[in-house]
Amino acid sequence: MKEFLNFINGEYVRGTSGKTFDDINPVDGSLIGRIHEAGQGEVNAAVAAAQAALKGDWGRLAVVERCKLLDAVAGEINRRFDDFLQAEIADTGKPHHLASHVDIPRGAANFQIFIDTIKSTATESFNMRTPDGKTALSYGVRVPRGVIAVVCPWNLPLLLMTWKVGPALACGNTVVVKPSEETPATATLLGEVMNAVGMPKGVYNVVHGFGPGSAGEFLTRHPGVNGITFTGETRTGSAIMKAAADGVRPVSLEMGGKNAAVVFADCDFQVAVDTLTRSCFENAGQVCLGTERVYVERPIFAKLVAALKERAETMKPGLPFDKDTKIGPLISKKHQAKVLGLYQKARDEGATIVTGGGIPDMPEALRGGSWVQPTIWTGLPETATVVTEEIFGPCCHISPFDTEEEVLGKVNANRYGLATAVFTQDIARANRLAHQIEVGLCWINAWFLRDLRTPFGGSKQSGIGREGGVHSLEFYTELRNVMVKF
Ligand SMILES: O=C(O)C(=O)/C=C/C=C/O
Repeated sequence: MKEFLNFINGEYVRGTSGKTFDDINPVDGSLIGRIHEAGQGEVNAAVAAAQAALKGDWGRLAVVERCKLLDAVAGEINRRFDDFLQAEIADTGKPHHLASHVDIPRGAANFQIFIDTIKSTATESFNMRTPDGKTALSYGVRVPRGVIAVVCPWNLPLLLMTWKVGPALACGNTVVVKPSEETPATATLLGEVMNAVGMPKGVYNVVHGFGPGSAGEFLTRHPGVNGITFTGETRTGSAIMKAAADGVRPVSLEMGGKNAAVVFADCDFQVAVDTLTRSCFENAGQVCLGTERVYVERPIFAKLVAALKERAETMKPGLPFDKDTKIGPLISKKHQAKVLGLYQKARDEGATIVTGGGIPDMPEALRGGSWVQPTIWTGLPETATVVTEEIFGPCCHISPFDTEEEVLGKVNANRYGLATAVFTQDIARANRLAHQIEVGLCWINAWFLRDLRTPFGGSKQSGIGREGGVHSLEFYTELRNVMVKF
């Protein structure tokens, strides 16, 4: 039986409460191991260790020394690639090709990009004449914010955790990570990497548990935490903002979405179908950037529905390491029930079910998994539940549009504003739309193509702040202005 312990001050520790909870494999519902729940005491110890590290060796390291350590972390993740791969796939059930091409490589890349950024980003300086006819020089100094609470989700566990830990450490902070209760494995394993490369104790800490009344709340409310970065549901993000208000701590929130795709008749049809197949169904639809609303210019509406139906029906569910597997399960029985409930809601509200809508027929050994069918609906009004609410499953509603103004109004009429994908070969039109769609990220003839130097984050109820490249420095450092009088 595997055990997932908390990682505090360089050591793996159980919770004093002795409470544990199950880590379940979503492919077949089997028990992977027990997760040791951190109580208030463990969270206090983790924050204290992080504070001590700031004042200790870590806090005294020059940037170039910090970056050498982080480069060693990236190297060790790559050296233990298969260990991270096995751990991530066991926790999530995601297909091997996805974990091996996206999740784990980004685990290392998320350190590399911020090593490059922190070493190459200058701060500003100004020279001024002073009233006495002399001069003064002002210059900016970036200092670490301190102890950063990292609350990360279950859909891309290693990727989204290191997307925050990478810049946090590159900027000289220390972290306490609260992984999702669904996916403890890779955050726990990263502790071994930190020790292996000689990272000072207390720089990287992991506490396991849930949200309210558990480690998540204890951590985000802890007065020793100087900033909170969160990826996950908007409702949880709002609760974290409330917790951060006590003690006036900044937050960086990347949250839910109800992302649209806009497909014009002049698009490269194959590019649109290939890309939409990924944006609607990749990771079983469990990607915050994923497409759940597809608007298609009327002349190609029927053709696109048919093409996406065909692609959805080729997405074979199965074992993660089976090379024919094209789609995995949802993360848990609880999430499966939520998604199936919304599938039923679509039926109740009169959707035309183009494909899917239920549970795939799985081999006996996998019947205990959290499987749902890739699903496509048409025929619903914009006010329908599955057209307005985030589902976070392998599904989308497709509807026709006739004018640019009409589709722009529909795309923007949603409380979320994370990502959009626009397919057209009229680049003037694509840019015109991209400037009017109220989201943080607009892909044109692409999706989830990532340049890690760019600003990443959501508008409206999809988030606050931007992380990526130099933009992460705004959250993970404080800029101090120094003026020298000559
Ligand atoms: O690609 C990234 O850096 C990122 O943050 C992806 C987020 C996906 C959320 O589901």
